[in-house]
Amino acid sequence: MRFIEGHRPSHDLTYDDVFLVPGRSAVESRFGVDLSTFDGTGATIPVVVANMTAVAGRRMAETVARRGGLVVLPQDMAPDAVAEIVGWVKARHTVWDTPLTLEPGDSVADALNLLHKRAHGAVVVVDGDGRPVGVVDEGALAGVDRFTRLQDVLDERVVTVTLGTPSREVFGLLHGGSQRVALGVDGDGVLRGVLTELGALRAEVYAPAVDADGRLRVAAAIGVNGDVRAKAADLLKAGVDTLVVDTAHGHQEKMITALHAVRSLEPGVPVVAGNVVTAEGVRDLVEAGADVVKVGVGPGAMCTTRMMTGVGRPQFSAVAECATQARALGKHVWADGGVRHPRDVALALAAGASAAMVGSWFAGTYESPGDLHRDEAGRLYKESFGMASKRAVSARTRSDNAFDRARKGLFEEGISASRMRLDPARAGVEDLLDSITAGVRSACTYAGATTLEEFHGRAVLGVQSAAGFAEGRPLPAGW
Ligand SMILES: NC(=O)C1=CN([C@@H]2O[C@H](COP(=O)(O)OP(=O)(O)OC[C@H]3O[C@@H](n4cnc5c(N)ncnc54)[C@H](OP(=O)(O)O)[C@@H]3O)[C@@H](O)[C@H]2O)C=CC1
Ligand SMILES: Nc1nc2c(ncn2[C@@H]2O[C@H](COP(=O)(O)O)[C@@H](O)[C@H]2O)c(=O)[nH]1
Ligand SMILES: [K+]
Repeated sequence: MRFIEGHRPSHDLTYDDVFLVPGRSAVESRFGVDLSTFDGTGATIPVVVANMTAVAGRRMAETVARRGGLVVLPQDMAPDAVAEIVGWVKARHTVWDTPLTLEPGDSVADALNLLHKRAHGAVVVVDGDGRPVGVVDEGALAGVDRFTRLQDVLDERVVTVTLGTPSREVFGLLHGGSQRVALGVDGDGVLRGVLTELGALRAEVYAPAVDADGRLRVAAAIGVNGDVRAKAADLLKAGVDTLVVDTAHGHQEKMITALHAVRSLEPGVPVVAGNVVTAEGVRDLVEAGADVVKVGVGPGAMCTTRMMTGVGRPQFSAVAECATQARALGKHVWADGGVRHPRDVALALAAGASAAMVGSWFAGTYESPGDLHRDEAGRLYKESFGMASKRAVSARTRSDNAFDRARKGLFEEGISASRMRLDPARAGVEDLLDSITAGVRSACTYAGATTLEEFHGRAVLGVQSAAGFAEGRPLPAGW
């Protein structure tokens, strides 16, 4: 990465401060770009979902891994819950989405409660043996009494195929037809998965992030308090594919001790640690055993650290400096926090990160763990909250005595309740992944790069004013 002539910045920059300059390119198609990461995590797209309770759960983990990204389960989950989720994710099909199922005697209300759990938008009605008898979607349920049984409203004209059917063929079966999903069944006719037309297309465009046994990958986080070695051992036993050691101030002795404890287990999976924003921080964490260093103090959407403390660093410069140091040591960085547009991911990669970590943006999707709400105007939203907010700290310290809890509660560095709206045009996390990967693929071709390493090598940046940034925004309503 380099800056264009005359643009060497005299102060630290954030994503909005910079732009990418197009360069001569021999890349003929955006599909000629390989988005695989190079940091040992096995992700085939450079997107990691942040270890936030409002963002990362089992449905998020399954859905994002199927598209090649990695989800980090939060440190506040009980170890047995993590183990259960890891096992569950690894038992998911790598092409077919997990169906929502009910039985013919269940009610329309039951189906309405389930529908928004997954973006595919269909509930499959199955018999007692798990064989499909019909499908209901939102359209079929609209205006129907909530106590009506599903057997009276289901659509029996299902598209049923065997699980081995090529995705392209499934796409063809659904295209132009009236059915929302194809049902994938095993040799006994038992329902194993569903695929929409868009899902079938995505299955051809993305490659799932899979472990050596071909199962979906999933990561999990631990903090720096308590018996770090035992906690890490539990996660490794549960089968996590990447271990993240996470605390607000990653450049502290406690983190270094924690990393030594994790290393002593010879984990055999990449170890990620953070957060830091300086080259010295990277050096110390790499020396203590980190393979990937998480970069970002204060850019997060739920984060009040900079307002509370004045501490932090504009994220683009933090990532650029830390990535340069990590690369010199043969290691990597994840750019954590502050991603609001696909361009931010492209800029983090140009700065040298191997992946960008996204939290709050993904809280506003069907796949995040929170309940779906409607605001006064009828728009769908979910609640998000920071991991250093009163809400998260009070949950984390549940088992402490009242005095210690109250004492911890004084240090609030995050928002407890924020509304993340579901964009009606992009309400599923895969819709957001589509737009991020489209943006990054395109950015690579503007730079003449076919891999993320080439992109970092060839990227040319400039510094812009606030007016420069504003000029780049679309104006949907004219001026
Ligand atoms: N990237 C970012 O900008 C930030 C991220 N977060 C996220 O919030 C979550 C909770 O993290 P965290 O608050 O570290 O909680 P943890 O439960 O991990 O505890 C952090 C430990 O470090 C000690 N500590 C020392 N200095 C600090 C400091 N300046 N800030 C916080 N702890 C400090 C704390 O002791 P004691 O409580 O006695 O002081 C505590 O023992 C993590 O997921 C983290 O990533 C939080 C803030 C900033
Ligand atoms: N200072 C705080 N930082 C937080 C908190 N909760 C999460 N985070 C950090 O934000 C990123 C995600 O950023 P986003 O812009 O995509 O939401 C996450 O990975 C943490 O590093 C918090 O309460 N305080
Ligand atoms: K912030």
